[in-house]
Amino acid sequence: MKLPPPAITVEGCAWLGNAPLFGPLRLVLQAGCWTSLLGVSGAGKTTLLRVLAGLETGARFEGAITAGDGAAVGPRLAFMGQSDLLLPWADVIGNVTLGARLRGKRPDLTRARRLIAQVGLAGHSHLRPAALSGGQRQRVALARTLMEDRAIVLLDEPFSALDARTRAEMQELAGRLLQGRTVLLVTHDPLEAARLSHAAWLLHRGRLEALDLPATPPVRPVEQPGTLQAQAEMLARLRALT
Ligand SMILES: Nc1ncnc2c1ncn2[C@@H]1O[C@H](COP(=O)(O)OP(=O)(O)OP(=O)(O)O)[C@@H](O)[C@H]1O
Repeated sequence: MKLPPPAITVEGCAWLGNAPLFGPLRLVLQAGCWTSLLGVSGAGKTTLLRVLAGLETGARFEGAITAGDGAAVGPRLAFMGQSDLLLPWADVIGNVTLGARLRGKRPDLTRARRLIAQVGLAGHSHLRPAALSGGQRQRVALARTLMEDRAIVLLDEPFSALDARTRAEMQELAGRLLQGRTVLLVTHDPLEAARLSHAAWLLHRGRLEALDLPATPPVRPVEQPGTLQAQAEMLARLRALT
């Protein structure tokens, strides 16, 4: 039986050589909720996300990552990194179904085709990554992440290469398809955090500061006054950082 998406807690400190990067801090991802992490470039957001994913970073981490239900985190986790990590010799459908094939399972091609269509690449299934634009490649990586159907999903700037219209559409698609999962979203875009998050944090000088969000549930419409106000407040907080 599949366990419901758990709360995840990451607690500890990270150093780059002898210099502290972040911590001591405690980040709790509430079960079944989207948590966004913002902060200036170099603040340590990607490092924190990769620590959570159990991946290699340039930093030394001392601390613990725990799931609220006590079960292992790693096998329940899907990760979409800043670079798309597509296999250059595989076509779009081959990349989207990579996870199943690596596990020696027969991929669900119907579901893969549906996801490829949902990210707007229906006519591109048999193209290789080199024939795609940066934004198209990012949508393939998103489809591959959604294909994994995991309880815990870590997204590192997943929509950064997309034009404004496609970005809004992909936010809505990911928000819908990952509803009820435990998601960590690293983003530079206050509007994205305002639309998608149940909780949002600013990582600054190694500490986490809470950011305000509307009381309405995500995905919030772009044009909703509460969304725009949260966006403006987050931008002001980012601009006021010293
Ligand atoms: N592999 C690495 N080896 C050494 N230092 C690294 C490595 N990766 C990142 N760093 C350093 O760690 C610090 C935090 O980097 P990180 O990528 O976590 O920041 P970030 O907040 O995600 O930045 P950005 O918003 O630009 O992606 C930076 O000073 C960076 O230079």
